[in-house]
Amino acid sequence: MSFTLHEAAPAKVNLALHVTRRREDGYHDLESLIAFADLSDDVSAAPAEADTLAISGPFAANLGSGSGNLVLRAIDAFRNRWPHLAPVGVQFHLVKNLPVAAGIGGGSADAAAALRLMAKLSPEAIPVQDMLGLAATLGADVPACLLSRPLVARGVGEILSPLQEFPALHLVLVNPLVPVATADVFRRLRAHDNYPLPALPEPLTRPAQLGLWLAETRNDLQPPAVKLVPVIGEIVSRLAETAGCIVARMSGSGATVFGLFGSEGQAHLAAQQMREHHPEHWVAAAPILRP
Ligand SMILES: C[C@](O)(CO)[C@H](O)COP(=O)(O)OP(=O)(O)OC[C@H]1O[C@@H](n2ccc(N)nc2=O)[C@H](O)[C@@H]1O
Ligand SMILES: Nc1ncnc2c1ncn2[C@@H]1O[C@H](COP(=O)(O)OP(=O)(O)OP(=O)(O)O)[C@@H](O)[C@H]1O
Repeated sequence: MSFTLHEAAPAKVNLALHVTRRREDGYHDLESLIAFADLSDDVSAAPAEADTLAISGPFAANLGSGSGNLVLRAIDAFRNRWPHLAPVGVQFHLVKNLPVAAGIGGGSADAAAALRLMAKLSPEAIPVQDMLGLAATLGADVPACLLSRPLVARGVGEILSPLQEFPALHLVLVNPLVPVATADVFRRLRAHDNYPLPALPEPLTRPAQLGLWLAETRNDLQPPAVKLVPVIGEIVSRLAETAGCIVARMSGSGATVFGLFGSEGQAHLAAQQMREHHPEHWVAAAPILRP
């Protein structure tokens, strides 16, 4: 009997990102409030005789389906860790809806979705902590993407504090379709020892609470990314001027910029305005996934 399992791989948004330390190994310690948008790649899996990956969707052409693809790397990692729990082969299909190298962790989300699918195909339950440990070996954002809920990430992204509550909010995402390599942005970072995130209000239930908190925070990677790709700064300014925008800021290492809104109507109107001003950019609106 053949069957296909599906997992959404939602876009990751760094609502705030402070770089607090440059480590001996060249990586940087971060503190980041991360949320996920109800906007995702789709990863599906069916048992097969061998592992294969097919890719379709709007950004399929920007990505190879060879062994470098994070979906296949995730499957390999799972097989190495739990050889007796993995099926003989799995036929994967990735629908690539999210832009690549865009600061919204599409590749990390795909890897996390592939791990969740492998766990679903396993005959035994796998403890979440073990899955998180394996996820961390695949990339800094993969553990957060495994949970795909609002959380604070520390270290390089492996220390996670999920939030129990989160206000109902909407995101507008704008990407100028200029891929940005994370390493290039970190290389241009001037200050490596910025102050940590302020404490989050508890419980965090109202949009206004989050708005006040966000005003005290930044994305430390935004200034170096703007130097690299100046249009990022223009998008932030334009989005910040749209009606109801609580904050406009770059996500991750860019180039995607997010705007945060209290209502779906405001978010859709802002997205429409951004599309009119920048028809060449990728623009999307979606609610934040809540705990
Ligand atoms: C910026 C974030 O998107 C925030 O969520 C992530 O920390 C990036 O994670 P990622 O895409 O998995 O990053 P990687 O592909 O592992 O890193 C690429 C390069 O960026 C630099 N890098 C990355 C993450 C980090 N915490 N410190 C770094 O200095 C390193 O030079 C690394 O070689
Ligand atoms: N399934 C995948 N989807 C996207 N990128 C992938 C995938 N597999 C491998 N990659 C590679 O990973 C790199 C980063 O892609 P991704 O879209 O995750 O970047 P990002 O959004 O900037 O991530 P982050 O926010 O974690 O820095 C790209 O250079 C891409 O070629």
